[in-house]
Amino acid sequence: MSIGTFSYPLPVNEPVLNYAPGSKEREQLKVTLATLKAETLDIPMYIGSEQVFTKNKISIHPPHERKYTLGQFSMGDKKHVQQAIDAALAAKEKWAALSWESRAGIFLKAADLIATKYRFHMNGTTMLGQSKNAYQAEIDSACEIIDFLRFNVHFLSEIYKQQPISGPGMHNRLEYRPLEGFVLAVTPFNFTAIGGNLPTSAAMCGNVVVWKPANTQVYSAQMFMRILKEAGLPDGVINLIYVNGPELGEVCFSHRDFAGVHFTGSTGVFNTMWETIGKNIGRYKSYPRIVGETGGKDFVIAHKSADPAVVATALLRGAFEFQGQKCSAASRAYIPSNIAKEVKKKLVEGINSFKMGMVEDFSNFINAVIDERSFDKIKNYIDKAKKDKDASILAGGSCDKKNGYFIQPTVIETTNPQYLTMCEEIFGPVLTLYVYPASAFEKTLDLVNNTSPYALTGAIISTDRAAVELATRKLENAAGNFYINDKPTGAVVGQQPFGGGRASGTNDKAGFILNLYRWLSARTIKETFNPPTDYKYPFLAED
Ligand SMILES: NC(=O)c1ccc[n+]([C@@H]2O[C@H](COP(=O)([O-])OP(=O)(O)OC[C@H]3O[C@@H](n4cnc5c(N)ncnc54)[C@H](O)[C@@H]3O)[C@@H](O)[C@H]2O)c1
Ligand SMILES: N[C@@H](CCC=O)C(=O)O
Repeated sequence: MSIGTFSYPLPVNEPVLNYAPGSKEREQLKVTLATLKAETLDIPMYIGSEQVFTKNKISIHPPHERKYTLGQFSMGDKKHVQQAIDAALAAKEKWAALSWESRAGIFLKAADLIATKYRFHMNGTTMLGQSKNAYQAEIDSACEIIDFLRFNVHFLSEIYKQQPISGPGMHNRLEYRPLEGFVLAVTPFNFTAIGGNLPTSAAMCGNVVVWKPANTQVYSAQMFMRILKEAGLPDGVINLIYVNGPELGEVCFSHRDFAGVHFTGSTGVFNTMWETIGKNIGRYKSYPRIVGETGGKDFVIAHKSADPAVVATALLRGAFEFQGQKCSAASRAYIPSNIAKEVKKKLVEGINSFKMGMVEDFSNFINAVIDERSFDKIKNYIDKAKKDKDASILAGGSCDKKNGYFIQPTVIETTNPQYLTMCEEIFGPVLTLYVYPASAFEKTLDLVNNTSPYALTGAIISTDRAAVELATRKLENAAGNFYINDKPTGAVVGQQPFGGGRASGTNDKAGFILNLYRWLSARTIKETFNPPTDYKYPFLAED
């Protein structure tokens, strides 16, 4: 029981360490990488108070060093999904009854543990398991996850403060209950922070959670889970399991206590989930909350007034950081004819200067893509572009999976604005560029708006204020995150709430106050102090 109203002020974003040569953090991270590589982990699922091992072991290899083994994890099946749901429901009552300050304290402590004791372990497991360079790991598995935890505590405390007014003789209040049942969190491979945020944002609101990360993110996910336990998260509040998607769906989406899904991943998987939930709608106790942030085909459009150096830099960073495996990555560029030659030259120079290789070598800007399936898919798009008449390779184009899944950052130039790689999400280091007549800016904005089903991120690069305004207006629904004179990636918690519409998701803005409302179910309570004792209104009295 609380005996005070406690305050959780707006935090400041966790400072990003730069890992420059000679810095203390660079040295500490290198030591941690070596330590992690020296041990071979046997990773369990975390169900209730149990660490569950199975005979079905999956080995973990760094995507950039296929032959190396970091450890193995125990793959579960439908039985483990059911056990995780049972453990969650068993923990529910106590967790929901725990005071807000105690719940908040657990997540704030986890944030502090990551900022200090475990920063290099979070970054190291992300670098080795997902092939991120030190800087990309730092902004994800340290800073963004810390920010998610601290900002969500602040946002939730702001929600709890929102109360209705009370007329004379009564008091009205609003309780923000957790959902009735359990929440399922299904998370993608590409951001350790998303893996951390999806289960904790729901749990913070008093919910209990079954969390299934992508198999290719288990190495960093288990690190985060261990930190949550050390921070004092009670058993059963978040249950971490590794099972295949359809088996997970079969058990969770037919369960009467299924209360909601917090998903980030591809549009196809989300559509399948939505369809299954729709078919089963009569089975549930309540209407489930369905929250999903999904794919993107993110654009950069330059205006004829743009500085070619600004355009090329936005593309080099926006399209190729973390091998283009960000839902926000620039993957289609519309360049006006007057600056096209200069932009292309700078793009080619930039790509030729990129170093690609292992994450342990800090001079590598580019590392490997996540796995063989992804490598093959991306390579197919590049191979096709090499053959197609309306496409050509402007830069990059080579792929090699002998030692690791390396795809050279590639720019495809097309004369067809509806070319395949202008429309479909590739999720790799491939940018497609289309040169438009500099005089046809407004018409090209329509093209940008209508070319892909997605609406996640996009950018306008221009020094002409009227052009910026026109693009902002005409592309109003083409992106949930719209950038002016910047790359379309790198949203920061608390600064650029993130998410998109159309086929890119429900746009519930992860890491922002809007998202937290989805994990709460309000109850209005009215108390009358002097209840009436006669049903008759005064006007019924005779004159
Ligand atoms: N919009 C965003 O905020 C955002 C952020 C990150 C990634 N993404 C998107 O995620 C995708 C890349 O990540 P990914 O390859 O891990 O995505 P994915 O859709 O393949 O997998 C996401 C999660 O869903 C699980 N899954 C797969 N099939 C399932 C099924 N039938 N039922 C239940 N779960 C299932 C996976 O195991 C994984 O845990 C891209 O499309 C990217 O745009 C979007
Ligand atoms: N929020 C991240 C993208 C997350 C998806 O992969 C960004 O803004 O770049």
